[in-house]
Amino acid sequence: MPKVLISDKMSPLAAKIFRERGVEVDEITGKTPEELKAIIGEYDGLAIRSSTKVTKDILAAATNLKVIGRAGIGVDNVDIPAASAAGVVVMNTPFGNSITTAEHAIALMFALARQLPEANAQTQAGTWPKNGFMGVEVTGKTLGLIGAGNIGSIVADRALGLKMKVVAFDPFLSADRAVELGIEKVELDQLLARADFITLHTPLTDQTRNILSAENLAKTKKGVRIINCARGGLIDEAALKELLDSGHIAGAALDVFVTEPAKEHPLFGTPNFVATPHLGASTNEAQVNVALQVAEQMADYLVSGGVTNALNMPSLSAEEAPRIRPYMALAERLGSLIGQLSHDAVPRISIHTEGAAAELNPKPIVSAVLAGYLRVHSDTVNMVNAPFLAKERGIEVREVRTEREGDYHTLVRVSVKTEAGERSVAGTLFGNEAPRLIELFGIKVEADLAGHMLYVVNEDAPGFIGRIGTTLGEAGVNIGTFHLGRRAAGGEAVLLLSVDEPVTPDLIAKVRALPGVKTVMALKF
Ligand SMILES: NC(=O)C1=CN([C@@H]2O[C@H](COP(=O)(O)OP(=O)(O)OC[C@H]3O[C@@H](n4cnc5c(N)ncnc54)[C@H](O)[C@@H]3O)[C@@H](O)[C@H]2O)C=CC1
Ligand SMILES: O=C(O)CCC(=O)C(=O)O
Repeated sequence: MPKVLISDKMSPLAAKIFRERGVEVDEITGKTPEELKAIIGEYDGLAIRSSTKVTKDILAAATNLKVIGRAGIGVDNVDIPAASAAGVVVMNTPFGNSITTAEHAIALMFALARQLPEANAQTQAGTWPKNGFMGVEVTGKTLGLIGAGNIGSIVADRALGLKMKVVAFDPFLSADRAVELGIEKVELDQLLARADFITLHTPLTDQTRNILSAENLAKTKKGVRIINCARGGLIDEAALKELLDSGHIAGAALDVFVTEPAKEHPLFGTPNFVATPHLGASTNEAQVNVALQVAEQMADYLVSGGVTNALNMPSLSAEEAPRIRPYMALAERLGSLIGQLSHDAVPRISIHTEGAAAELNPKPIVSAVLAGYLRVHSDTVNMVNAPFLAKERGIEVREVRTEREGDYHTLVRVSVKTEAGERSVAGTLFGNEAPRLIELFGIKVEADLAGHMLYVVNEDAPGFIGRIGTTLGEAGVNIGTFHLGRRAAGGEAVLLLSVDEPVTPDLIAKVRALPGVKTVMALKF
């Protein structure tokens, strides 16, 4: 039974779903990195929010880990390249808390417009400060969105409902989408110059880090109010403090900070500064959504191999999975076959799908070929890290699709470029289910690729089959299946036979000694 650790506070529904889906679950929150390292080796899955930092160091200790599920959106607390290299799928729940976070941004916008936190504090302190809090209306004001993805577009929708004008800077926002959202796409400098309120909704990346730098903050309109419910690090906090103190910026509300938890901060106590402790996603609704989703997604992967919302692997829906899984088995075996038969590093692998195979999502098929090919040299390769490792090794991966059927209704061909030229193997599915080799280096040969196999290339001559049967019989080796193919009568022939036990070096030596044998190899699938 797979076992999952929930290491951050999460709705109890997550644990319930895991158990219902046949996944054992422990909920242990608040561990230090050292404590987490000591226990992570036991688990197949790790479910987190933003507190747990999944570093390279933690991943190195996570010897059984297959999947990390982030109950939320931002995955900047997970070292994704290290997870990919370790073959661990990283998933998030990209929509479950979007509305809640957008609503928090709007709430903070009003908190700034009407100075609600300070007015509340002073009223409850008994000063009745009726004349101390002259606010501003949001109606008719311009809201500048930096990032118009899921959350940004919900914020835009709500702001339009409040009769604001919305301008957005997002290099990936298409003109059509901007029209659909009813917002104006602008350059960053235009946004800075025009916005009365600015709200940030981008991930923290090398491009967005410090997007509101001291220089950019200085370009804002005097009296601007700034809201950040996305990530600390998008705004230069020191410059923000200076411009709040000088009065250039009329207000700022941060839900997120460069260093979290932010228990002390130079901004704390600054007039017109509002802070919340990373509460953007903290509503019952959002936490139920993300907990349910993350548990379902992780259980799908651990129990049946379905992949949803993975950041480092192609998705495979529950509907697609049964159709594509036999192809992945075929692709992995073809990759493994060509890997076992190629002795040198290859600069290029091409994966050609034909007929029914060409109608499928090619990504899982390609990943499976690469996993089969690379696993010949490393036990730790899987579908997640194979594309990453292939890239690291400088292997060019090509994908070709031909929808028209050839001799077979469905076919996958894997070709590698070697010093001797292009070599390829091809296979099909019998009954849309059973993977079968149909061609090996240009020779037609039908074979199951399973278990321990012996691969022999010999000169096609009478008596050879009898001699090989006798050799295996005398060695006490039982033949399971026997498959033959040849280029032309009397030419080069290929023999692939499956045997019940591992092929020993002694048996290989005996077969190699038979007349007419050119190559002998043990294969394992
Ligand atoms: N405070 C909180 O509790 C929460 C914070 N978040 C944060 O909100 C962020 C946004 O979430 P979503 O809208 O769901 O993500 P999303 O991926 O749907 O949207 C992000 C948008 O940022 C844009 N973008 C990327 N690089 C940019 C750049 N250099 N300049 C301008 N725009 C750029 C993208 O094109 C995209 O449209 C997340 O990455 C996460 O860090 C999310 C949920 C809760
Ligand atoms: O889990 C949380 O409370 C934080 C949510 C968040 O920051 C995210 O989903 O990116």
